Amino acid sequence: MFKRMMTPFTKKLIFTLLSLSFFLVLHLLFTHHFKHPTQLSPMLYPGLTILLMVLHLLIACLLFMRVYCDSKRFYLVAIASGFMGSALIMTGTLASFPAWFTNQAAGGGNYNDAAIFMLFRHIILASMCSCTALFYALRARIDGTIMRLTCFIWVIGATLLLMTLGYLYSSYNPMLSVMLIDEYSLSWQALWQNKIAYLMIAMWFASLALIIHFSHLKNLLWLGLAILCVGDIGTLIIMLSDPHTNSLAWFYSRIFETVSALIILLVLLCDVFQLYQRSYHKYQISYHNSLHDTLSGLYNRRFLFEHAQHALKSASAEKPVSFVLCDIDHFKQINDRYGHLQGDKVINFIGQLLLNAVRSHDVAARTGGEEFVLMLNGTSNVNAMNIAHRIKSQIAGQDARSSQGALPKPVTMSMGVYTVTEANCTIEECLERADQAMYRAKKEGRNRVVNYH
Ligand SMILES: Nc1nc2c(ncn2[C@@H]2O[C@H](COP(=O)(O)OP(=O)(O)OP(=O)(O)O)[C@@H](O)[C@H]2O)c(=O)[nH]1
Repeated sequence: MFKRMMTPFTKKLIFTLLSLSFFLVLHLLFTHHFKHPTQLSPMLYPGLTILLMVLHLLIACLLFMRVYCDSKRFYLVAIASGFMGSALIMTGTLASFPAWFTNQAAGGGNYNDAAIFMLFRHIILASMCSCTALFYALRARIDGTIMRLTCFIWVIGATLLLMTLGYLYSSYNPMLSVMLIDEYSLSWQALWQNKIAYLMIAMWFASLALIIHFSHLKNLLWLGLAILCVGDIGTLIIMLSDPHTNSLAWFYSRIFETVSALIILLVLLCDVFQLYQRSYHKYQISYHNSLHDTLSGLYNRRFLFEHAQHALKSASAEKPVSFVLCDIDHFKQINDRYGHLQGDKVINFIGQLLLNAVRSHDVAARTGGEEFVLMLNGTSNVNAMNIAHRIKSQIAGQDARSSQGALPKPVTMSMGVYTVTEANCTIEECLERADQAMYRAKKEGRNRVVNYH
């Protein structure tokens, strides 16, 4: 019932509501408990920066792995590159605050450099989000090796270029360095407050629009990317709300950004889990099919041979292994008179009857058209003959009514029995002898069991 209610739409709705409520709870907790940055631990900001860097690195690795495992998702290479660039450029943020690595975590640092690296991180991520949506829209065209290689080089090149620009605009290169934060008042400059922040918000809105337009948020991954855009728009709005870098907004926006990254990570982990679940299910089906005959549901010849090899190695007078080879009599007549489909139903019915007639550690296999083999472990020749007689009578006693139409008329079986009482007899020899006995049963008038002598 719960599973039936979880349609793709409900899943997406729950995910969106949970993510937005998470942001809301965070907002209420933060604004209720903290009024001034001095209340916060000096380790909070560096701690969050390192956590964010690790999260982005992890997300990038998971996305690259996803692309590597499933080439149909090549379009994710853009956002993978974006997260990789974001994680790498954060090393610059860490380097802007050398005091974080000593015993004076609260000590000052280069706030302007930190702001420039943050700006370029936003540019990289927002542009790569848009790129992902565009790659997705053009996925039918991006399918050759050359096309993919070109796109790959393009996204990696663009990310590296933006990272380099980030370093060039920071204090590492005094020629280009811009001032986003005033060194004395430690507050955002008008350039940021009036222009760049709004441009960045517009950039994130454009990414969000492209994602919604091209993907229709068809799965959790796209929804996660859309929430990332919303989270980053929220981060920038929080920053705009207070121009001072030593304000709560400076800390709060970083928490907001970290939560967005956590949501994306959660989506990717769900994706990996779903992928594992689906491949394991497919593996189980193909494993089952490789050992079973689809028509009768019994084991196939391959399984019988593999299984028999083990059993025959330890066969002895105390641990005999018996083989019963069963062949439906005049089966061709059934096919000719009632058609192949009806013939298939007969095979299926007989198969189920044989399966129910043996123990769980015995093997019932279909080895050819209307030919079946029972391998009875630890069963003496006398017992194997009794079992074969019982099965022969059971089959002969069925008619169209008792078989609910599976048998168009009563059918009979001819059976040959051979018992191995010494080790190292091959499965081919055993089946050959059981076949000889079955052949005699056919010759002697069918519907009978013959023992190999
Ligand atoms: N419906 C159906 N028929 C099959 C299948 N595999 C083999 N057959 C048919 O089984 C028939 C076997 O015929 P024969 O080998 O002449 O044997 P028979 O008619 O049973 O005669 P005896 O064995 O001598 O009693 C052939 O007509 C095959 O086409 C199958 O998977 N489904």
